[in-house]
Amino acid sequence: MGQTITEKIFSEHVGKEVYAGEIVRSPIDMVIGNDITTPISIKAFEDSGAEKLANPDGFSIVLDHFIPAKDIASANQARISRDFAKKHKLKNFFDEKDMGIEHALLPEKGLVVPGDVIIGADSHTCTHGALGAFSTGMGSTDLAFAMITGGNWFKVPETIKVNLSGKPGQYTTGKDIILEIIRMIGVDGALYKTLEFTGSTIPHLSMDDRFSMCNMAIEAGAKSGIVAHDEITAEFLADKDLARAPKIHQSDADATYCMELNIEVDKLDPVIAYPFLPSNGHSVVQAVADKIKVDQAFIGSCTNGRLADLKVAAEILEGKKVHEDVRLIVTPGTQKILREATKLGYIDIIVDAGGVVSNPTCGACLGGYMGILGDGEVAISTTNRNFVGRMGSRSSKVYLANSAVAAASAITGYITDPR
Ligand SMILES: CC(C)[C@H](C(=O)O)[C@@H](O)C(=O)O
Ligand code: SF4
Repeated sequence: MGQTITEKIFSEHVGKEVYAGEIVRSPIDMVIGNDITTPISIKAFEDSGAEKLANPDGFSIVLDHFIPAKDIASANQARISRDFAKKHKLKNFFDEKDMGIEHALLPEKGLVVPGDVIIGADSHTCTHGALGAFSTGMGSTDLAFAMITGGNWFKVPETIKVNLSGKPGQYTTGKDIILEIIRMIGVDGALYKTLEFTGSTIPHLSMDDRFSMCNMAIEAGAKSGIVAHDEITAEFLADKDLARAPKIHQSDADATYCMELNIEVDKLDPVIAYPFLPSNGHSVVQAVADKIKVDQAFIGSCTNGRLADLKVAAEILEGKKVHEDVRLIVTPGTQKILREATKLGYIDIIVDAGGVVSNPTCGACLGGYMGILGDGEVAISTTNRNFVGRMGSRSSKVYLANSAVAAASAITGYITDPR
């Protein structure tokens, strides 16, 4: 019987053929915690009486949400992870010296590899599926279980096949594709399912596009998102010192899917998700007609804080100025992205235009710090959630978009079509 990539990954991990719906106990290749969720996992780990991690090199802690510390509470919270990392001599502990948002940082470090089973105590752990891995978010105590045993239980998810056809137009990105999918099926349209992205569009999508798509699978309720390994994946991995040898799987032609979605990407305009749900998508053409004034433009997060995002922002901002009524905040996903963007001149262009560039952090994305919205303020943001109060005041509003839309809107002061 044909299998999906996800079924193949689990079959390989558990040593027998398994299919959607089966409950399996699988070993895990990488367990990921962050500054907010790891302290709870550490407490559960210690309360259990465990002394050693089952697989120390398969455990990463990334301090990213409130780093450098935004207040006393976050400073104290970070210390719990620092002390644990020191005590257990963790190799994969990422603090201020080598910082980045976990879902941008780990792929860059070669710590997540095609064919892996990955869990993280962060809902956007699904991002890593872009590398042809099974990757999903879990709770902190589930993480503790994996820290202690090296594995966890899973129900092998059914798969929704997303057929993407055609070459994307200029400024239509992975972000627009996933916003369109969520618009079509809703925020619970893929509950407990895998979204497998396939079709003639895939060879036109960079790894940065694929990470954005898989990142927001959770916003449709999906367990995971996945793109099969191809030449673009291989090229991304080529300069990395990989933690494991990649295992490359493709779905069989006769694999079983629970649903198929078809999107003609060549006809897709950039999509804007209006407040207060990622499923509230409208074409940018509609948004322009609606004359939506913005107070802040934010480019960053695990969805769109990668080099391609800073590049397109710099291209659009070059020789221009951010509108006098708008604040532009740009947060690179990792120090490496910041360094490359500096070398390529993107940071100078953004600062010359009047933008602020921050250190890598989750920061503004979750209304943490550095870019919190005040009462009634409106943001155009490249992040993944626009719930009530997500980026600050409960009366503020967040419109989700790609980085080209955010940069163009920063210049005009209204949601703008970069084309
Ligand atoms: C802090 C963390 C638990 C949370 C998540 O899981 O998604 C955060 O990253 C977010 O985006 O809201
Ligand atoms: S960047 Fe935003 S969405 Fe991503 S992990 Fe951080 S807070 Fe969550």
